[in-house]
Amino acid sequence: MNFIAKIREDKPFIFNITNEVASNFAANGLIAIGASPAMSHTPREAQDYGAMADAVVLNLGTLTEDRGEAMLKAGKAANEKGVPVILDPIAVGGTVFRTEIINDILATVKLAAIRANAGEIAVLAGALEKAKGPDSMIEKNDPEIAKAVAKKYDTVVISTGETDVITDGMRTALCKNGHEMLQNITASGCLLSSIIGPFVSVADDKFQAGVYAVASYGIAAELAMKKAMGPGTFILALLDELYFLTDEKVKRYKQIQER
Ligand SMILES: Nc1ncnc2c1ncn2[C@@H]1O[C@H](COP(=O)(O)OP(=O)(O)OP(=O)(O)O)[C@@H](O)[C@H]1O
Ligand SMILES: Cc1ncsc1CCO
Ligand SMILES: [Mg+2]
Repeated sequence: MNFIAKIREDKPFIFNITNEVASNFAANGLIAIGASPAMSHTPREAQDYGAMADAVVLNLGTLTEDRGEAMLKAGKAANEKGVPVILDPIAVGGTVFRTEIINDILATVKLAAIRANAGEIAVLAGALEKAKGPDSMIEKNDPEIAKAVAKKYDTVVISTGETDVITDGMRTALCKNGHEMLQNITASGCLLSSIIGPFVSVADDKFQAGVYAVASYGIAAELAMKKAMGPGTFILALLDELYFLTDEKVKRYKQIQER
């Protein structure tokens, strides 16, 4: 399927409850890929937005009582309307508050996908005790751990690192696209989580949508680094390359290994 063309045609409405670090970057990235973003974190409109969106992204960075409440409301409203929900469980295990909210979401909201770094996925699997902050605490991105989380929550898991793992528990793909400069800017994972929104909104097969989203994002980063000089120019170039991305480029440059 030509996901990029389909996103640009449909212009899916992506509702994000995300953190204040990522908010502007994620909104710009969503526009660049062809989606229509809204960011809000008040519980009073979470239900309305959750019900009307084409996809909902719940990101646990800069968590507050309000954001936590809004995420549960938006997630439940989205579930009632069949709107796909993506979770980015930033720093799960790191503090009691965020771990409790994440567990509430996992227990009450059906997720289309979980996108997190390999350390956070290991915490969800029970294989690692805690993530300290937003940065990954482990080097190895183990597909078996991601598969266990996918089965546990009956969802697609996208576990990022040098090689990304995408799995629905049955099918697994490894993606080698991307660039290490993504580690030198903040919220590169948050932007990916938001960008998964439009991909899962236009396809029934959430696994294939996840694979395509991850490859697309990694390719945009690779192309951006052909022009950027460092982290500052990379941020701008990444937005440019998301804007100029095509299905032809994704098919030409993708480094996906399905197994
Ligand atoms: N060592 C690496 N080399 C190349 N790309 C990487 C590397 N580590 C992560 N990435 C890429 O960086 C992006 C963000 O993944 P990462 O695992 O850093 O998420 P994250 O820790 O949640 O990010 P953040 O919390 O800063 O938003 C992904 O596209 C991933 O493929
Ligand atoms: C730095 C930071 N702190 C809370 S959220 C966030 C963005 C990357 O996860
Ligand atoms: Mg993260």
